[in-house]
Amino acid sequence: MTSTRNPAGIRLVDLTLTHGRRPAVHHVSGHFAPGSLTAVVGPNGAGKTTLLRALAGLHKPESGTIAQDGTARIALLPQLAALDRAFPIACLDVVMQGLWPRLGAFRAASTQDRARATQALAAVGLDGFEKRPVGSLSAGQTQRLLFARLLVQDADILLLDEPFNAVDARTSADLLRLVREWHGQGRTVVAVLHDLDLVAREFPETLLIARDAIAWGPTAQALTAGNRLKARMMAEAWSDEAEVCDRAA
Ligand SMILES: Nc1ncnc2c1ncn2[C@@H]1O[C@H](COP(=O)(O)OP(=O)(O)OP(=O)(O)O)[C@@H](O)[C@H]1O
Repeated sequence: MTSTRNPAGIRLVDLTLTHGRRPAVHHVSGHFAPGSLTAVVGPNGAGKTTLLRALAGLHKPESGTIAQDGTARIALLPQLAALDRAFPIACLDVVMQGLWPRLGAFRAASTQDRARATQALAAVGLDGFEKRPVGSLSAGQTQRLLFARLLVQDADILLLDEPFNAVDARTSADLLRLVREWHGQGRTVVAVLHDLDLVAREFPETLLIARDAIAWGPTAQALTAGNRLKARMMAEAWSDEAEVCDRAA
């Protein structure tokens, strides 16, 4: 399920993202280097999910730019809660969704495509789950399923929104192994996380964000007590009424 990697990073220049006129991410600049493994951390409401969606091209910048270093395939793992588990769809069909961008609107899936999806299910520990309805899975199994959908996308840049949230320890360990493998293959991985111990152990780079970027660099330097305090104080100082500023004015 691997191919020659296309090392790809993403550069942010003075990026501001809003919901309406309310800022979610404020004048952030920096670089997710090709092949880097970066945690995005910060208080609730800090703009982490909004940033990830913008990196995936799903949220248009209010101002500033998001530029890839080259042409790269990007795949997003949304938060588990974003999946409609009441929708009657079988596991294999969820994984097949990951092939849609390459199949296009009109080409039907081939036997090979189905075999790839079946292999991806096996790779995340869900062999034999092809026909199981999504609604019958546990949270951990559902997250494994979403990782299988990511696997078939064979992306150069992987964006993971709280990939280990609400899943059991065994599932976390298995999925973490996959993240390490992706990093080892030279893919660029950006993950929103809340568990700072896990970040310190496993993620070489960290972006600490509280609407503004508080720190971005090697994890030990980004996650100092001083920076964490600053992020907390910024979050406490936010006004829900604040509108986006115009630095050019
Ligand atoms: N669809 C939306 N409409 C309006 N405001 C939104 C929307 N989505 C997010 N926001 C607001 O934008 C800000 C950033 O939200 P975001 O979900 O990006 O934060 P987060 O850091 O991912 O938070 P959490 O850690 O709680 O998941 C918050 O103030 C949030 O209320």
